[in-house]
Amino acid sequence: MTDPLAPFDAVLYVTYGGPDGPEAVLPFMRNATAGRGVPDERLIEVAGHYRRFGGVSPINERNAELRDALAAELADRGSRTPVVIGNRNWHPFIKDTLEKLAAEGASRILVLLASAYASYSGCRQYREDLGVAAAALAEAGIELTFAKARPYYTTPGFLDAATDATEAAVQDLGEDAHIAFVTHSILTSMNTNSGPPTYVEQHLEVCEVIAARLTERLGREVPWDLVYCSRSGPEHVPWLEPDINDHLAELKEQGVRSVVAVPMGFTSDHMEVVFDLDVEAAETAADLGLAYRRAATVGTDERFVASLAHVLSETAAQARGEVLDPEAGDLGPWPARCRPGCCAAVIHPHAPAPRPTVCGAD
Ligand SMILES: CC1=C(CCC(=O)O)c2cc3nc(cc4[nH]c(cc5[nH]c(cc1n2)c(C)c5CCC(=O)O)c(CCC(=O)O)c4C)C(CCC(=O)O)=C3C
Ligand SMILES: [Fe+2]
Repeated sequence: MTDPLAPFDAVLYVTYGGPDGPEAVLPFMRNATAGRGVPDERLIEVAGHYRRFGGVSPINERNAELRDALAAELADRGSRTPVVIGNRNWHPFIKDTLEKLAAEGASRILVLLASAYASYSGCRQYREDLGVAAAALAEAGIELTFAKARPYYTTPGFLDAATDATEAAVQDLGEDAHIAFVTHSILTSMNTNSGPPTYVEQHLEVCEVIAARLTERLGREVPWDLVYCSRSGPEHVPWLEPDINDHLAELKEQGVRSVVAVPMGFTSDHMEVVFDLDVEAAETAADLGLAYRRAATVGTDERFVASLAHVLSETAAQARGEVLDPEAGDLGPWPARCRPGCCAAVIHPHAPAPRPTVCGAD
């Protein structure tokens, strides 16, 4: 039987990265904010969030869990292709992982991005990170080729796992809870440049699917909104709003008594989830006298992991000149290869110069 991921030599899970100890917090924060116009006060504030957790981001452990679950799922499907991690902002860095893979004889890399959605931050910026690393390795005589799996927020495994997590939290609250779907805020200009569909439209597709399923399951209309967390830009630059904390205050004014926060913009419990939602928003809700629950992220839900294996197999089939259809229930279609200018960088005074990319048509 052919390996379902042939002709690729390895799957590279490309993620943001996070500090792995107290000494790593500041250097990590400098990597994360370098040349991006993030004010110093914000850098210091977020460094404090990491320190509160002993300087260790949960992202590292969550990523390792997903890597292992995905490798096991791929093995069940007859693949021997290894799954490895490469990060943008902390060890193991993308370039180091690629160097190691090349030393082991790998040259064809199948990329899986940590974000389920497409935007500059969640897609093109990772493609640039890969492009820069690939260019540096090419200078050293190491030639690699890349293809990436398409955005996977449309997959049945993601939607099913997120729906069940939302339902569980609503049932747990046991009242007529409002749902606040939450994702990472980005600059409004970054949103305009994303997709199409835009970053916001991609999220709304998911909100609508989950809300419609819950309405059916619970036998009542479930009120919901899409709101944002983790804004980091200076005050005068517009970012997506409302912030979850302002939204909670607004709901309270409207007489709402209970709210479920559903972090469907994140695939696992990153710092944004365990601090911004579990600490900060939870405190806001408590101060307002609102009952509050946070729904689980999809994490390593086996349906989600199975869908990831499927989108990877679709990309591999494409590389072999074959077609593997999306799973039934997929909201696609999204191309695996990004079109020219897709999710282009937002030009602002602090924007880094354009960088080379891989996995795209430009
Ligand atoms: C869309 C998006 C995702 C989802 C896609 C994906 O998964 O990649 C994401 C993920 C993450 N963002 C993370 C951390 C940070 N993001 C920052 C800053 C920023 N994020 C942005 C957007 C996004 N970010 C943007 C537009 C900025 C402004 C500066 C810039 O244009 O780059 C900063 C600087 C300080 C601050 O302002 O917060 C930090 C520390 C972590 C790690 C968490 C952990 O350790 O568990 C993760 C997974
Ligand atoms: Fe971020």
